[in-house]
Amino acid sequence: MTSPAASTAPPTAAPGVRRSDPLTTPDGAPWDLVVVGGGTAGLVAAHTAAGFGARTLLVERHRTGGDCLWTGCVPSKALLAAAHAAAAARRAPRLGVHVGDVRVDFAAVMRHVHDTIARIEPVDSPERLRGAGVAVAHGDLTLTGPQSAVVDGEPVRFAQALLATGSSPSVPGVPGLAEASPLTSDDVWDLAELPGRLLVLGGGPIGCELGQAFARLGSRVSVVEAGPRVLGPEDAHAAALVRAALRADGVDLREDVSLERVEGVPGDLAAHLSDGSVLHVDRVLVAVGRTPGTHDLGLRAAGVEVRESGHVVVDSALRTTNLRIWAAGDLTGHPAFTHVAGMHGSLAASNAVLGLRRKVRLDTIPRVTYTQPEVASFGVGTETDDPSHTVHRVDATEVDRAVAEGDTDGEVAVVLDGRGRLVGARVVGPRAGEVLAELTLAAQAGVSLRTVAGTIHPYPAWSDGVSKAAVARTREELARPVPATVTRVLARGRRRWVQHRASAAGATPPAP
Ligand SMILES: Cc1cc2nc3c(=O)[nH]c(=O)nc-3n(C[C@H](O)[C@H](O)[C@H](O)COP(=O)(O)OP(=O)(O)OC[C@H]3O[C@@H](n4cnc5c(N)ncnc54)[C@H](O)[C@@H]3O)c2cc1C
Ligand SMILES: NC(=O)c1ccc[n+]([C@@H]2O[C@H](COP(=O)([O-])OP(=O)(O)OC[C@H]3O[C@@H](n4cnc5c(N)ncnc54)[C@H](O)[C@@H]3O)[C@@H](O)[C@H]2O)c1
Repeated sequence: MTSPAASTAPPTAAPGVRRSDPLTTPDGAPWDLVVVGGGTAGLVAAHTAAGFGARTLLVERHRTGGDCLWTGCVPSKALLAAAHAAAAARRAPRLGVHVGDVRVDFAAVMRHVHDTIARIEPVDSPERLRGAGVAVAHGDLTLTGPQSAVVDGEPVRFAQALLATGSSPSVPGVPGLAEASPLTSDDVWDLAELPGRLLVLGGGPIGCELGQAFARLGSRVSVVEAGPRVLGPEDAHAAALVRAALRADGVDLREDVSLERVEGVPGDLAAHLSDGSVLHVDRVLVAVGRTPGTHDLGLRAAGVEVRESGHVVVDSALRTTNLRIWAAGDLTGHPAFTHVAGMHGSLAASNAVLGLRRKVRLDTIPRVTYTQPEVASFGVGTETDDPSHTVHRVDATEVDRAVAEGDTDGEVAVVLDGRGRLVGARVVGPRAGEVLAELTLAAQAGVSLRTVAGTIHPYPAWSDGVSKAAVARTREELARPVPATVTRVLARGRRRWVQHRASAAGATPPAP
């Protein structure tokens, strides 16, 4: 690691970290906080710490922005936008609109993907960090002791550190797979041509989103999922709706089947499956989960324990087993989402710098898979086996907006505990992520569904499903023996009073 002060030609780095700041503070004292990794968790942590006046150094080995910006959320949603546009154009005739043949220009689609990254990149840039008072260094950080590290061989001292080294795609050791040069979410964005035949290994969020995207853009896609159903953590109904949508897009979806071996080279691959069938494809895209970025960090030297899975052990305040070291984001084993990484970064940095013990709350973390239909959930699932839980569902055919747009494959489902508190929800359909947000807030803030029912919802918005579920639940509550008796008594008393007043005035009571 060469600092600009020691060299006339600062080292060039990958896009995202173009020059390095010195690794020492101006007075030679240890950094208040060294943040390792410049993905979402590290960026938010560094901004938070510097905002509180802490002397903060962020070290990034590749490029700031991390997985979300370069290889994750941003490119995948940009690709899906193009894919969903193609699908909308193909489906337009059902609304009486004819657009002729739909032609996909894959090079232009990929330009859109990379333009999207370029437009968002400045927000995550080293310049933005420096503007907020964070020193930024390019290099590989390895811990060497409880309060020391090296960056590419040069020493760094810190009072506290925050690990935010994320995760990378896991690739299973299937015979022949390595020779097939499989794509992963790290490099699929470099494709210059649309693969004619694509095998997607794994039917989780990446497999379903990218499988649908490539199918809609024109690839012949097969998705092979080893588990019993796609989108494992979601309920069977949500999985069934996504399964049907993928098949309608032409995806050859195989569940409960695994890949046993691969033969051949890219462009001519034979994928042998556990059910005896063979798929002939051009490329394989592996999407079977993530490996935490903890193996080469020097965690043992620093006294930071990891679990068997490789995730760092953290307590509820995100402190590791070294009390001076904190962790945030994918490497903790908490749900691997950008919104979790951001929340972690803010919470861990403020705990570290201000000496607080704010705790992570896991029960209201939302997750959204951006297929069509979109699937959004939080908390307890609708297949709960707790007998005290109740589930209320509103099918999308009851949501007028869904009917108007001819998009009724979906539903809103809410899960209540024995005391009537909202403990989970699942929305399937257009804008499911946005629709879920109201329910997540209600659960987080302890707001009852009766309050949601009493809140005016715009008509005919997609959120009508939430409103209807809340109203149905409130009506059910009012139909119970005690409230039903009270309301009947009130109504009877009111009728008598109105009649009495009317006869006392010698007038006919007004029509109700
Ligand atoms: C295809 C795909 C789509 C996704 N879509 C979504 C989505 O729609 N919504 C959502 O919420 N989430 C999504 N995710 C997940 C999301 O991208 C991650 O959860 C999030 O980016 C994790 O952030 P992080 O800061 O923990 O790690 P990362 O973003 O991985 O950042 C870690 C950083 O640490 C650096 N680093 C590692 N080791 C060292 C070291 N020793 N020294 C210095 N630097 C180091 C790395 O270079 C990297 O920049 C998606 C992921 C993928 C792969
Ligand atoms: N919209 C989003 O928020 C979004 C989108 C993409 C990814 N992500 C994040 O990235 C993480 C990683 O995504 P992912 O889809 O790679 O992982 P995942 O672990 O969520 O799903 C992987 C799937 O692959 C299957 N699988 C495992 N080994 C297999 C094998 N050998 N053959 C066939 N199938 C196999 C699993 O049963 C599982 O269904 C997600 O868990 C999520 O946190 C989020």
